[in-house]
Amino acid sequence: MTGAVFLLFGATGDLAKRKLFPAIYSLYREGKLNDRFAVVGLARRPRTNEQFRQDVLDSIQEFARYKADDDAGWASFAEHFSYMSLDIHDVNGFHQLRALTEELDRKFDTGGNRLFYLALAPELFGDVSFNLREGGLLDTSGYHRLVIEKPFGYDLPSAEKLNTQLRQVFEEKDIYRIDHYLGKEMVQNIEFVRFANAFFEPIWNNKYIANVQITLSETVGVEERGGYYDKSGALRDMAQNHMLQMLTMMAMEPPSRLHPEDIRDEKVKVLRSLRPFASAADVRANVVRGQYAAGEFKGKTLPAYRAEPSVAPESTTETFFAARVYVDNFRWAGVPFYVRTGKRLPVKTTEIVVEFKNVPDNVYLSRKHTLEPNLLVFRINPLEGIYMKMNAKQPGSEGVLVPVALDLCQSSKVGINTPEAYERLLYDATRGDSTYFTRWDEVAHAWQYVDQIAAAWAELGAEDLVLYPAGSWGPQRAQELLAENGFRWWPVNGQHEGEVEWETGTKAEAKVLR
Ligand SMILES: NC(=O)C1=CN([C@@H]2O[C@H](COP(=O)(O)OP(=O)(O)OC[C@H]3O[C@@H](n4cnc5c(N)ncnc54)[C@H](OP(=O)(O)O)[C@@H]3O)[C@@H](O)[C@H]2O)C=CC1
Ligand SMILES: O=C1O[C@H](COP(=O)(O)O)[C@@H](O)[C@H](O)[C@H]1O
Repeated sequence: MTGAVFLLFGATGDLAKRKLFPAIYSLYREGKLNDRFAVVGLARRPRTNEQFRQDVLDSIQEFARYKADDDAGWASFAEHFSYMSLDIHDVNGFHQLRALTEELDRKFDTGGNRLFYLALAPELFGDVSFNLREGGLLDTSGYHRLVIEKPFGYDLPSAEKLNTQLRQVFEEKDIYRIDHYLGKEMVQNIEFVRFANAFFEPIWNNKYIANVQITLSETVGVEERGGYYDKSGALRDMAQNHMLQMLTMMAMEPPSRLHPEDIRDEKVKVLRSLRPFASAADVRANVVRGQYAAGEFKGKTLPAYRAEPSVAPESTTETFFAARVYVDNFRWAGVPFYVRTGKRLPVKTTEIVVEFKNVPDNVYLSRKHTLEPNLLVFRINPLEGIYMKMNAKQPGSEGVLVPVALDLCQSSKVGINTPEAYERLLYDATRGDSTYFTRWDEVAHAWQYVDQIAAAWAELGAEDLVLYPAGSWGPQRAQELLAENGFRWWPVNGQHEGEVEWETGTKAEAKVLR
């Protein structure tokens, strides 16, 4: 890695504490960050360097994969961290920041490279960018990269406005828009599994695939983020970004080169092929929105969304979103992609299920048996791995056909050393690899799609908003979306039952699960 000074705006905030400090430490421990780096923590509240280093240590001990258990090792890492109190509206402060950065540049030989990480409310992104330029922070010969957090706007017009502000200071190639799902191991693995296996690519189309199901379910409610979430809702918080990104990874054409721009070009083509909604009635027929009411889960009473802190008592914000989405291109014509996400659902999981079409039903086996469809499942979170469900003869029996599972559970192999999404993304940003960051046209097309739904909801009022008990799988209508096409949601989070599991390992053996 070439050296760099990381200027971390929002260094006293939640994201820095839970994700960014641990990620920097893991990269350091794994040798992906050499000694040519410095981190400047920036926020308004006063902290001395010592207090800041203690904050970093506390965060690492609580959240990082590696613990700081060696005093000498810790001291040499901590020496790279400084803190400066700065209000992003104070341009004079940026002049002081320039002086501090130049000093660190010399001390740690970082070659004038600067990575500006904005762990701040998005309303501040534009002002920070202008002040970085005014303060002379961009007047070096090294690279100047801007890493920004979601949400990137509230709708297409606000995203365009924000983008225009950023582009007055930074070139598109230097803007790294984070979608932390793109940093997840198994999301990155989608293209490897698809494009490196001869037996998948030929059948990855509407001739063989019946439907694709993407689930991002959470057990948590809105916690202390009610103020933000009530203005956002599941559509803007999860669907516009994480969900559509995963859909593009599943649906994109193989890029001609493994170059970031080629991959992102292919993803944009998918977003451009999403079938638009014809009317509010069309949205109503294909989209489900729900909000959690009070409920009980595992013996615990859970409050209604409207009773959560900072949420309006009459709020109509959706905490559940499901949709039937079509990608109108040659490969995917007629194949529904079902997506769902929600808070206060029964399990925390992210999974993508590909359901294949059955063999013709007039052949011997399917006439004699009820065939379960083949499934390919990408387990993204919390289990990581690939799961395949197929049909085979039950060992030893007399011609009994049973569904069997091939479970390649990566989390049990890699264990706690799976690099966190933020580690990968931060590492990529230092290397100048933007593959797993979202380019502006991806963001714009995603907003365009989502804005149609938001507009229809505004037109419909709250008439299609369904309350669901906290701890349930959301509105019944989300089941009907699939039933209308003769499908059902497959169980997620390793809850496939009644199958024979073929364990992987040196000796493959079959066992009946129940
Ligand atoms: N937390 C998370 O898990 C996730 C967060 N994000 C995004 O990351 C960003 C940060 O989130 P999060 O850390 O949770 O937010 P917090 O509210 O916890 O932190 C905000 C930070 O901004 C600083 N800040 C606020 N105003 C100013 C100002 N005028 N000048 C300088 N610093 C300022 C605060 O410090 P001080 O008050 O001392 O100035 C604080 O360090 C947001 O865009 C959020 O949407 C995205 C995904 C997940
Ligand atoms: O971006 C967000 O993601 C989290 C879920 O992330 P995960 O990695 O834990 O699956 C979600 O809770 C939050 O509302 C949203 O802003």
